[in-house]
Amino acid sequence: MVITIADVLSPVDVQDIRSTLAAMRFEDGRATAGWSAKLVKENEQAKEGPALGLLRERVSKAILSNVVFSLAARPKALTPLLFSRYGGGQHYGTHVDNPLMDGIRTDVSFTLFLVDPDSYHGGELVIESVSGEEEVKLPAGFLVAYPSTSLHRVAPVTRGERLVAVSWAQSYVRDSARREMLFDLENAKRGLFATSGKTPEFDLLAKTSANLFRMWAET
Ligand SMILES: O=C(O)CCC(=O)C(=O)O
Ligand SMILES: [Fe+2]
Repeated sequence: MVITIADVLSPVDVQDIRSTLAAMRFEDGRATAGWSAKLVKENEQAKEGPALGLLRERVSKAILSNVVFSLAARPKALTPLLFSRYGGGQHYGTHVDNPLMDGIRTDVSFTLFLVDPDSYHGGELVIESVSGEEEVKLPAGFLVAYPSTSLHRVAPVTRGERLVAVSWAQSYVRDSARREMLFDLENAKRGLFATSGKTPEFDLLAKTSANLFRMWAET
């Protein structure tokens, strides 16, 4: 499942995070890529340091407190966020993400957009699947999450600058089809509650939703 989540960051937060990043130093992004992804990765990433640590904490907190993200990804842990920028034709060619990062299994990949789509040309995140390619380019503060099992790429940025935060979640539920079923059940349960309240049917859905999560959760 590829899911887009609106307003993970408010416009004020986005603005503030952009100003913080503008004062930080960036380095060649190849430092954090596996050997074959290195061959196609062309971007810059904010350099390690105290400012990066604080920014990571702030943005991770906003992501983890988002209800839709937590229901779609069922995150157990996040890898340290990367803040990446692409300009002047930079891109990231087709690759699959490393299965483990900092000892965290990567089940869900996600990108949080930090600048508005009309401020740069190109820079779509293209996610490949058997049914074709999906191009994603979202407003600032929006996030896209997709299974880390997918091949994907970032199209060349031919004008302006693309600025994003990127990270990975280890999920309590490693299989993306199972995560999708849990997400649908949870949404059905909440929808039923909104229209009819806590009926016996709601209770049955709540029971099945909780018990499937219990059955599949790896703690
Ligand atoms: O910038 C993005 O949207 C994704 C980048 C990416 O694929 C990666 O860092 O592995
Ligand atoms: Fe990637």
